[in-house]
Amino acid sequence: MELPGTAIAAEGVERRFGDLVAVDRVDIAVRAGEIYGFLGPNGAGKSTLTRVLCTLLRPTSGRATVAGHDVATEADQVRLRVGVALQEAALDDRQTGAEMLALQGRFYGLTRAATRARVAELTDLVDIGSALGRRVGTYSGGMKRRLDLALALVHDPEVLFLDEPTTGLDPVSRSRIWEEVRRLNKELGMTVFLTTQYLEEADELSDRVGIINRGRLVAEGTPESLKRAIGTDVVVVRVEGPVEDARRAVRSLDVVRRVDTSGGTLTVSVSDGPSAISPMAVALSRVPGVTVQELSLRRPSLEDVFLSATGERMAGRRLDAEASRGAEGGRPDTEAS
Ligand SMILES: Nc1ncnc2c1ncn2[C@@H]1O[C@H](COP(=O)(O)OP(=O)(O)OP(=O)(O)O)[C@@H](O)[C@H]1O
Repeated sequence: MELPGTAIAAEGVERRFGDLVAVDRVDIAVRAGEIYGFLGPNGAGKSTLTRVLCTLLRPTSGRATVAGHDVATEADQVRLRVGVALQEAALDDRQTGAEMLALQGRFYGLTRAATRARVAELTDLVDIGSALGRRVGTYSGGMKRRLDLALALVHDPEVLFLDEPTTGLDPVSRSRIWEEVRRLNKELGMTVFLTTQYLEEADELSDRVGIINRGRLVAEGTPESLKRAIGTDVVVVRVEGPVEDARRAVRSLDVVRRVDTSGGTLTVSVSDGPSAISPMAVALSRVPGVTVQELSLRRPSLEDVFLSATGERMAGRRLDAEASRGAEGGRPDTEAS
């Protein structure tokens, strides 16, 4: 049951599309004032759960309350209290940012004066100031996201839903959005429910993370506690040859807590990395046909948490990889602002 101070409570929420179970009996409780990162690969069910919580989709079964109201039976009450910035922002390229904000204010029943005052506040909160008088069609990808964020905030919501707010943005625009989200949370105490495919984003922003895979919540906790549960250190070994034999050899060592394999890569959880490396190298050198291509030590990441919870990798959604490839979509902010 919902506890006082709970901003979002999902109990056994399921959403099907025909035979496909997009969200499979998910339980989540988000405290007021918390940033909850909802992390998962493509098609895991993040957007679907977000839409259920924002009243845009009805759950097939289960129950959810947001800001104290039931999403199915009190949808109007929920809508007044939530701000929503979805992946496909419904922005009109022919209007100016200021016009869109004014329209949104009227939509929520604010007077002209109240809307003006609110827009002035928002331009402090969300960095869109100088672009407001220009048509949205001239905005960069990052500016559009920030305008969409401002639109979601016009009615001063208690809970903000952000669905993949930085997907496709360049690193500079991404870190600006991160700053905005932190500021909204810290200065206004706003609860934020944020979906992301980026491990670093979830790690960076969230007080707690829920990891979803194929509709099911597979892990939940603070980023630190999730990583700690994996082991103190992670040794990544890339091998050529019979991977299963390599895995067995590594697994037999006392220092090793867990081994996950993906292709020719072994991800090995150990309690003490530096002292595990040389026994591991020796053990692998004795396995016929196995050659070690690379052996490195690192701290556990949410990727390791995902791998350990699902047996699969998150399939390459890493910001550093995207940055080096050049992020797709949206012109750099500097061109437009
Ligand atoms: N309206 C719909 N009709 C049928 N299937 C749908 C619909 N919306 C989503 N799905 C399916 O439900 C599953 C979950 O999709 P969802 O969009 O929630 O995933 P996601 O985690 O948000 O993925 P992404 O990161 O790609 O946005 C997918 O298999 C998707 O194809």
